[in-house]
Amino acid sequence: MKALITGITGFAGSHLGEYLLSRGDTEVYGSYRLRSRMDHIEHLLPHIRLAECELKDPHSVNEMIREIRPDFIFHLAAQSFVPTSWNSPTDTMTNNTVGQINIFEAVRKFDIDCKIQIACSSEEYGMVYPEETPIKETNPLRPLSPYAVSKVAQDYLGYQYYHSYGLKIIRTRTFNHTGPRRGESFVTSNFAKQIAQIELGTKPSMIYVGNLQAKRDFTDVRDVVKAYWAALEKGDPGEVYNISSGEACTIHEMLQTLLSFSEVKIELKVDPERLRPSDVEILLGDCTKFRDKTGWKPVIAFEQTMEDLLNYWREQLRN
Ligand SMILES: C[C@H]1O[C@H](OP(=O)(O)OP(=O)(O)OC[C@H]2O[C@@H](n3cnc4c(=O)[nH]c(N)nc43)[C@H](O)[C@@H]2O)[C@@H](O)[C@@H](O)C1=O
Repeated sequence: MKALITGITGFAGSHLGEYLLSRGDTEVYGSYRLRSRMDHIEHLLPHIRLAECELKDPHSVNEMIREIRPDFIFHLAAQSFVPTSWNSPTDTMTNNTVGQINIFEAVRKFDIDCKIQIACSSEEYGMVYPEETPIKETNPLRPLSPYAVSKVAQDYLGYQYYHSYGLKIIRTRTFNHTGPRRGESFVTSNFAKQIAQIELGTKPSMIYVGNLQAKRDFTDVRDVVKAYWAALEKGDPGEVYNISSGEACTIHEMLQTLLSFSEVKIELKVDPERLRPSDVEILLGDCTKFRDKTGWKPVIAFEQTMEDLLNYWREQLRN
């Protein structure tokens, strides 16, 4: 079986590559863009095959799909940082939707019989009322950022290509996920890096923060990539599934958890640049539908994830 991961050089992509290799039942292919950094996948390079591909270019995507003829596609590549989407809404929209359309069209053009997982997001739910939590897949989508709108578009394109052409697309709406290798702009990694810098003495004992009242449902990335596999193995094409832990904490509580693994004393400073024009107040997911279908459930405790993330940054900064 051949599995193609778009965005294999990224956070979730690198963990998924590792997981698929550990299973031993798939040949792993990954797409990357010219100038992508390879540090997350250096250890995988001897075992995977890479295809340089600009997903926005239909010709480039056609060539890749025609040559690989994958059995499974995990479409993870995206502009995934919400604040960037406020500054570059056009780029976010184009990257996230055009790339996916090009993949779908290539699969149609070369008549590839494959299953496709697309990485949709809890951000699509956007403005959620307290009585709507934990959020089910049937909740209305009320996106609050250009990123969220781009994910709604990806989600509905998946729905539409399934119904129009029978493409075997499974949509996963993943809630926040983190762990080692998380990009440093995202809140968990950003705070963990700041703590590790303070420990090293390379930064004053001040942590810069944004909105600490927001609530998020965090799952370890190493559990999330197993869910992506389960989605293609056992999920129903055309369906959409939430992937979440079912528990939420405030960003402030998340920071306290990170700090519980450190001796440093810190002060907090709100950096106005970190506040968003509109922030999603609460994302707490109900993943009963996915659990019932696949048997998946997260096994890594939140505290473990936070400790591993902090240790990741300690190691990065030592090297
Ligand atoms: C599911 C969804 O998950 C992620 O989107 P996100 O929730 O925006 O992730 P984040 O880590 O940037 O922010 C989480 C929360 O934390 C607040 N916050 C406070 N202080 C800082 C801060 O200093 N930095 C950041 N980045 N956020 C901060 C911020 O305002 C927000 O309320 C992406 O993977 C996305 O691709 C995705 O699909």
